[in-house]
Amino acid sequence: MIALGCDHGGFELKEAIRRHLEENHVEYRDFGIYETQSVDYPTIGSAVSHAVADGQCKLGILCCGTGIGMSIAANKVKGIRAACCSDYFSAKYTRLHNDANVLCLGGRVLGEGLALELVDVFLNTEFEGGRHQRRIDMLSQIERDEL
Ligand SMILES: O=C(CO)[C@H](O)[C@H](O)[C@H](O)COP(=O)(O)O
Repeated sequence: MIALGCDHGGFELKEAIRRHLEENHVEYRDFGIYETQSVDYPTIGSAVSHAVADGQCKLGILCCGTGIGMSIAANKVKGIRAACCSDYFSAKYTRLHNDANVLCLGGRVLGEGLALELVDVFLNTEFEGGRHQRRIDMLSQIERDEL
């Protein structure tokens, strides 16, 4: 299950991603927003991130104007490793190396075609583990104020 969410700056892109997931028979939960009214991105960023951190959803996708506000909000939630990506290589390697569990995209930055490529590679790439697991464990240590 993929958790999806956006603010008004990412609404059109979130809708394109939602349609794309549907066409590809990928299960998702849409945390909104559902129309173009202006909203504050931390509300939706928190809802999607908690759904991922709690294990209700395996991965999350958040869209705002730049993707940055959402990534800052998401990374405040314990257990979340959110990556704001604008290129294919980063979207792939943030899964391989960082085990990122939330992808943040900028609706005012990316064209739809590229954004959907980033979504596909993010959702279809597995964490490599190995030396990278040690670094993920260190990120958890930071969350516990142990590093
Ligand atoms: O948080 C952001 C910037 O990193 C998002 O892009 C927001 O969507 C943006 O700040 C919203 O701006 P607006 O002027 O209120 O539309």
